Amino acid sequence: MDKSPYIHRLRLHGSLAKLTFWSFVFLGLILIFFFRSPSSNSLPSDPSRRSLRTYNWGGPAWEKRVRSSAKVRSRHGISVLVTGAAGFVGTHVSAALKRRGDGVLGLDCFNDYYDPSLKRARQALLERSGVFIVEGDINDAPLLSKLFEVVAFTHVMHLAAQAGVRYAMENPGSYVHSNIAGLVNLLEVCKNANPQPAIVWASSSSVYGLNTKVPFSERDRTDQPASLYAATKKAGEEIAHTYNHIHGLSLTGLRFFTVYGPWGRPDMAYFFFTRDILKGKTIPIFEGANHRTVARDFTYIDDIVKGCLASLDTAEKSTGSGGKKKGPAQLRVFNLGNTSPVPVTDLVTILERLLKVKAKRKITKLPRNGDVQFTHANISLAQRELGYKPTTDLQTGLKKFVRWYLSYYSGGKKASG
Ligand SMILES: O=C(O)[C@H]1O[C@H](OP(=O)(O)OP(=O)(O)OC[C@H]2O[C@@H](n3ccc(=O)[nH]c3=O)[C@H](O)[C@@H]2O)[C@H](O)[C@@H](O)[C@@H]1O
Repeated sequence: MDKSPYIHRLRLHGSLAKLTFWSFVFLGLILIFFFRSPSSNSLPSDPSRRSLRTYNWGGPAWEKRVRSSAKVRSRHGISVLVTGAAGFVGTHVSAALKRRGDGVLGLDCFNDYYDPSLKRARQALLERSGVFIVEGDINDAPLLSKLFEVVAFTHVMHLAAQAGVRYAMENPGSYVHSNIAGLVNLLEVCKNANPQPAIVWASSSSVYGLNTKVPFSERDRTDQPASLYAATKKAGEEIAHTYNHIHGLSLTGLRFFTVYGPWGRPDMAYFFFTRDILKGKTIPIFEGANHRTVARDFTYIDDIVKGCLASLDTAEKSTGSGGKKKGPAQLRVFNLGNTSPVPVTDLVTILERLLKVKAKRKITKLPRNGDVQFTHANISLAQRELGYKPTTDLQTGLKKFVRWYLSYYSGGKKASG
């Protein structure tokens, strides 16, 4: 902080009153700087890092909210940092953890990949159940370190990511930023934390890429991704292996299969099909070469939440301390799917029935923009190790989604796009 302005004034006027005034201003600025942004001193000089600091965090009141949100309220509860807490899966997982008495602190950057007002509505929902979402980027090392300084998280549920398969054609950098750089930054902070947390994180069914053997098993090859999104998730799995091997971090990757449900993502087909059918807009339905069906193993959010909680509950402790590995640590990957793929045309038929509106369908050749023709999960490993057993079929799940959609958007909110 430059002192020269008031020294200059002192010389000019020699006024004791002015000196006192400016001294107070100066002291006040120091206090604000110190309490509102405790990490500022440790900021690296790298300008790209600085550009992350557009969020307001820090200070005693902020720390109090962080502690209170992360406070464990049940006997055998865990304290979890949930990244991407204002996201679709993040919101549901955070709420479920809080309901059973675990400590939950959210972290989210509220970017505008899709309508941020939906993220704000999810945030409001979580706030009502006592979950505080810190606004910040997973690439912000000082912020993450501060969170671990304030709370000794036992677990991290890492769901913050750049999602969506097709958007990678438009903005490849955002996938590298969140899914690779952000993941590494988070793992670095977890590695240095004492005690180290166990980490459960979102991989994707898209890592199976162009595989033709079905159903997809965790033992199958994952070296032919069809999109940059898939490639960054696959990279995440290899990065997880490294941190487990070198630093003893306990890591569980979950390969989610096309998750859908209330509070879902507007960039996903079931969501924008609903919006466009209601608007009377034509919807493009993809088909493979030679009119082959495009299908997905659509998985309902409540089943996914159960899989996430079971993964947290069965995660073993990380073994490192002081950044050093002290013994072998757990490294797992699970498919979380529904095991019954449904053609996209059937998805549309179900939506038509639920919405009581006939869709304007346009059958379109599957564009070469990252989509794969089908997905189908073998879930026997998750069944054995996590007790994972999906119970919601697409018809039932979409009914719940449509009910939510109609009530959410009839409340004065509009589906954008
Ligand atoms: O399972 C996963 O790992 C992935 O699931 C979804 O990706 P995707 O299955 O492609 O989901 P949607 O984008 O909702 O597409 C669903 C189906 O609708 C089809 N579709 C999509 C868009 C469109 O205009 N028309 C159309 O027929 C797609 O080809 C696909 O078969 C998510 O968007 C990813 O973030 C996630 O990682």
